[in-house]
Amino acid sequence: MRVEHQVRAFEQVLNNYDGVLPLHRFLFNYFKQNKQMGSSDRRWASRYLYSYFRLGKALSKVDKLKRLAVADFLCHDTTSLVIAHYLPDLEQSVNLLLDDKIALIKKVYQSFKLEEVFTFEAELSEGIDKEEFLRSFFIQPDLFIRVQETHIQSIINQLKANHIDFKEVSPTTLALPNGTKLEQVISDARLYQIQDFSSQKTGAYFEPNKYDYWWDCCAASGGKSILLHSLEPKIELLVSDVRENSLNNLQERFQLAGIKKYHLKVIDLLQKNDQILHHYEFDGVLLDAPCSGAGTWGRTPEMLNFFEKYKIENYVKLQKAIGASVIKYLKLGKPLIYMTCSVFKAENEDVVDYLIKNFDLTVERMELIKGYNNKADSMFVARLVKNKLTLQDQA
Ligand SMILES: C[S@@+](CC[C@H](N)C(=O)[O-])C[C@H]1O[C@@H](n2cnc3c(N)ncnc32)[C@H](O)[C@@H]1O
Repeated sequence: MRVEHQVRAFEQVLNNYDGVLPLHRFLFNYFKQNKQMGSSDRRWASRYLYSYFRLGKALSKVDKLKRLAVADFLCHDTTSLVIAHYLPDLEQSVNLLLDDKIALIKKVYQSFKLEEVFTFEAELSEGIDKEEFLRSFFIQPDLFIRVQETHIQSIINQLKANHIDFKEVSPTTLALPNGTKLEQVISDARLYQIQDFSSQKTGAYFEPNKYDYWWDCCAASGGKSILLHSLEPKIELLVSDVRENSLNNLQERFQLAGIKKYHLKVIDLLQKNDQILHHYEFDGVLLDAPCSGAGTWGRTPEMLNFFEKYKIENYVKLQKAIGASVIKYLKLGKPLIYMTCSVFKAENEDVVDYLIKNFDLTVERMELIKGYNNKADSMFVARLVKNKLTLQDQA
């Protein structure tokens, strides 16, 4: 195949992409409508598009195809026609370590700045190693599965039998190469849950008790509820979301996970919901808030190019309003678990600060769970407890 052919396909797809749909959904639709692209064309166009977006705003004044070659060189340890054509002197170095490759690129392009890959550095939550975080954009995150300890050996045996690479990253978590087709390898879909490693770690903040009644108020397809249930199967659950179709997906996943004791409602937390919820009092609320998703941009690098800073403030307004509307349904002394998959302080620590200043809540603990050293997403989690009445309050 000639480089011109690959480049034409890349440019065609790039010119048609406006950032509205996530890139993987756009590519799926695009390839369906452009059946003349064979499997090799599709594979190369996907690789180039993802590489290209991983460069973020770095080298923005350089010619598009030269940028593509730099990006593809940094993202992969195998060469490509684009690397061979536009960076011939570096082709032999494609399998060096990332730091060495960055140093080589800096020699060719003195204007290359890692800080320009992700241009929102000033917005980051505390404790993030900026250099490590920026470098992580050139590395594709892994696919993680959560498995009960009793089933892990059987899963490992099936992976080995199918020659699938995997890593045991905790007694209940396996990391696999992204794109692994698990449904073709593991015979029983009930034995595992696909869930990012950092997302799994938020479970350490839930601490449910037997016979508790919890509310997952932004449940989507139920990832956090299923995690909660795995920690304490003897709980009752209310699951709700503003999007009805995401709850359909949840019902299927609950069935596979064997979760039967739950109630499901479509609730918009920006509306008054007293009519629906007036008699509810929960032992815990999971608030996995709508957010920028900046902790997951390693999986959606197109966001490095299409996200705009003003959008953070829109999410913050939503997060504060949703937080404010759920607290009254929490029992005294019980936790609100506030979570985001954002790395922005405004959506994390600042929202927690707002909630404790305006409502009777105390922060028990909070953490930015850093995924960049584990080829995982980054998440924020805080356990906020509704204060009990003091004797003075009661008098
Ligand atoms: C980060 S996702 C939740 C992910 C889910 N908890 C999981 O573990 O898979 C945030 C969810 O908040 C929901 N949401 C956004 N605005 C809302 C609103 N006004 N009321 C209720 N839910 C809302 C979205 O539909 C989305 O499903």
